[in-house]
Amino acid sequence: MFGIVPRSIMSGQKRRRRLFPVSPTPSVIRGLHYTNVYRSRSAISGQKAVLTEAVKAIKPDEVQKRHVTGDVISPGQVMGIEHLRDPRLNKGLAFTLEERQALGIHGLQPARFKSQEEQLELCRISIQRYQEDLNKYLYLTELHDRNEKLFFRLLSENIEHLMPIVYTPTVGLACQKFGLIYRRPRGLFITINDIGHVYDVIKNWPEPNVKAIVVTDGERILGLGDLGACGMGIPVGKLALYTALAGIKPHECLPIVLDVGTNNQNLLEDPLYVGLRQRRTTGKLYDDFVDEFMQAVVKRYGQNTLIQFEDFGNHNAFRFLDKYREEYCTFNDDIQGTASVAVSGLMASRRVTGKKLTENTFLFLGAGEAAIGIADLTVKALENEGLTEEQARERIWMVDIDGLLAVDRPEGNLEGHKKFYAKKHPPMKDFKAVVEEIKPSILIGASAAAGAFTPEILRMMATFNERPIVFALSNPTSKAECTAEQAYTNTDGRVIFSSGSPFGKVTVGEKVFHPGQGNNAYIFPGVALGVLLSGIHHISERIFLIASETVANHVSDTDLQRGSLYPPLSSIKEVSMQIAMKILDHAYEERIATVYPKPKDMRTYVQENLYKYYYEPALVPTWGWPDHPVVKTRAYPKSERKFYQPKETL
Ligand SMILES: O=C([O-])CC(=O)C(=O)O
Ligand SMILES: [Mg+2]
Repeated sequence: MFGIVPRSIMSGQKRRRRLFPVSPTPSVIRGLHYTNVYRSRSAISGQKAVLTEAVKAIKPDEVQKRHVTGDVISPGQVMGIEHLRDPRLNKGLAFTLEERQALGIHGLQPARFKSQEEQLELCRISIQRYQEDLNKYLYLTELHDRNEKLFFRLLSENIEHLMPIVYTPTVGLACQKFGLIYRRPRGLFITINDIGHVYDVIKNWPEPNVKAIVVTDGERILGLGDLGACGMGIPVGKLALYTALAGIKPHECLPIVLDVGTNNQNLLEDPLYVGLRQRRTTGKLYDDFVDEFMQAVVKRYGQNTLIQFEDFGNHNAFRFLDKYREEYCTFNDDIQGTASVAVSGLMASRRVTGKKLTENTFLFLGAGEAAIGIADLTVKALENEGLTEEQARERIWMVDIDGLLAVDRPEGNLEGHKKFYAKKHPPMKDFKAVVEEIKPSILIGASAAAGAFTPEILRMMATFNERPIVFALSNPTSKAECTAEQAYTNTDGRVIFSSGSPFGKVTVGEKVFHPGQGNNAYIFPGVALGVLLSGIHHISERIFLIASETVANHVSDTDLQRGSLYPPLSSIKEVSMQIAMKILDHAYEERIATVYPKPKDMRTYVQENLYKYYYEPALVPTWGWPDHPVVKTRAYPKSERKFYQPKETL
């Protein structure tokens, strides 16, 4: 069926606009089977005849092979200006003269040739020119849309500087301003009106080889609450880290918003809001919709597709995790990823305090996804140190919006896992009073209650403990329970602190502290990589404990001395690799891997499968190209063709 696209259909599509901003290349290939996508491309490129020719000439095996291995396929079928407009193929001024000539883009760009390194330098200069983080975010989004390899290389080589832009905290602001800054689609918006047709909507996604999905319904975006469809920024940001931190190929990643409405009155009244303008659908219809979504994903992309749930409302997050964890390849990042990174911090803290985890009293502010997730995984870690489950739970106290989780509190509200932590203790409302009463050694905030760890509470922590441990995990920065500075200054610099969003260094007296970021970004990319490469079907708690241990083992004495319980962000790529390798070992040991034969050398196996963000030579057609005869200009002088090596880093 190669090349057989009826002319009548194609010409009828001339008025069609471009449908997708992302790489058309696979669409073209899929277009052989899905003619609508093919038609839309050919219509805009105005090269339909040429495309038909080209498609005839490409050997199907070669195309399929290159696509399946995840490399950009550019066997020349995307020619001329379209080649520059395709973010996967575009190399900007890095196209060589020969490539420019053969691809029919000669003359469409200025004469200079640039190496990717030179382009990176330009990106850095450009970013530095922006004062506001949101503008930096927009610049990076535009780069992502324009030149994928350059975007990912820039991001992964400048994690410390750029992660706070494409991810927490700036991504939170981007979500809040989503209606204003929305330019081009990235990801799928599936609405409750699509019920009954979810599979068809997913089929519209132009990539045939999706392996990982991050999905949100936008009900609890970071600590910012219900942002409805504006929550799309979160799956996009998380998946950018899949690639930048764990080398998962971008075309294998799919961000999805399930738009079931929003209960955020401001958004409902905001003329700029881009989602469904209705209140959230709940109950059976909502559940049926999510069920249909899960089934449609498997039908379209197979049962090994990893589905990461992100920023759902509390109640739904737990329900869906319980409901789907044995049926699908899924995890909830806010429950399990956050738990894993927090427990990793707790494991590392043992080297500072000299105490076992069992010697601590834990107090949580918040009893939502993150807090319960951390508590549950902490119980597992305490069991590993010899306690029974019951003894472990006894050491964990929790305070939610109604006060201390106490068996007899009048409000009740002890559903789900909360009941495991409810104590036989007189009900108490006031958080400070609880701190005074319990005298915790470890205080963990996952409440989105900004400033709840008051200076007074922090000072109390410093009186009960030589080295108090305080985690202010709520995101973004504006929701943190206390700032790093407040934590250090109110404890004479004795606190062991970490936060979900990044804080800069803090100076107290002579000492400078560099607090670590206890963010699930240390966990989910590596877990996803390990799961995808081993083909594990179900993701157990053990996987997250393995991730915790791996991150904790990566913390050096220097990190601890600098005040951080986490390895530097600059080493997070190596950490992700390590997590993936540990998961692979575990998967083969436990016989839960489904990728066989077992790779001989795990590191080589992982490395061979990583996304390559260096440019590769464009493949150019060898069969001739009637509309684009190679423009044979005079050879450029050598001096013009030389690449310059930049020195600066961001
Ligand atoms: O996105 C982040 O930075 C961490 C996270 O999952 C959340 O806060 O919901
Ligand atoms: Mg989240």
